[in-house]
Amino acid sequence: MMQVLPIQSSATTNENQSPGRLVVLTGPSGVGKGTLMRSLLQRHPELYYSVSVTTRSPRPGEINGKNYYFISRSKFEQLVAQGEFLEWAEFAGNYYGTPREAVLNQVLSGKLVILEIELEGARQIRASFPGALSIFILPPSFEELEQRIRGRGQDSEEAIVRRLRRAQEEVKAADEFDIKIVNDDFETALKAIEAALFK
Ligand SMILES: Nc1nc2c(ncn2[C@@H]2O[C@H](COP(=O)(O)OP(=O)(O)O)[C@@H](O)[C@H]2O)c(=O)[nH]1
Ligand SMILES: Nc1ncnc2c1ncn2[C@@H]1O[C@H](COP(=O)(O)OP(=O)(O)O)[C@@H](O)[C@H]1O
Repeated sequence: MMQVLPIQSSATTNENQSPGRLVVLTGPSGVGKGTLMRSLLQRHPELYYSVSVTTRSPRPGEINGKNYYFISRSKFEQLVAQGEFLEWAEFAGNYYGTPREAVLNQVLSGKLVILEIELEGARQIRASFPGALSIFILPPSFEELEQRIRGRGQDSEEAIVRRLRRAQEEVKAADEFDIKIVNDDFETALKAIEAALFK
């Protein structure tokens, strides 16, 4: 069952609007999260996708403010100190964080909000928002995962090795999540996400 985000303090509850929902989607790098999210947003433009902040360098074709907000480490640390993130984590040598205010505003205005984030951040969200729906995307195999990361052709060898090592650890955490979906056949995985979101 989809649960309602438990933001119930009198300071934040807006009684005239239906409560929104928070969904956290995670899984190892290269499993297809970004591709699944893009298709999901094309098919359901009413969803709110939270654009994260990162210290990673933009990949070719990535646009600041669309894929991520790309900022420096010192600026990121300043935002952490100011409490600007709903969650944040370091992944493969870079910081990533979810802007707090934008997400809370969207949830409070009744939107279905999706965070596509790594494991540590997903755990933080689950702890802060026990009513959030959590989804873990699994690869059909590690061989296939490696092929996808390499096939994408966007990461250095060092970055690939780091991501694969990390993937071994992340996959062990899949059972912590409400729903597990194997992204083998793309359409099947997409439909499984839709079923979880819109049932
Ligand atoms: N905790 C957290 N993780 C994030 C955030 N944004 C992206 N990530 C995750 O950071 C990891 C690395 O992302 P990225 O560098 O774009 O590489 P890719 O997922 O391999 O394409 C992925 O697992 C993302 O889901 C965020 O705001 N917070
Ligand atoms: N079901 C699938 N079958 C085959 N390739 C896929 C599938 N889903 C995604 N891919 C490919 O795998 C690569 C990694 O996907 P991406 O969305 O960048 O992963 P992530 O965001 O999880 O790091 C991309 O080249 C993408 O086209």
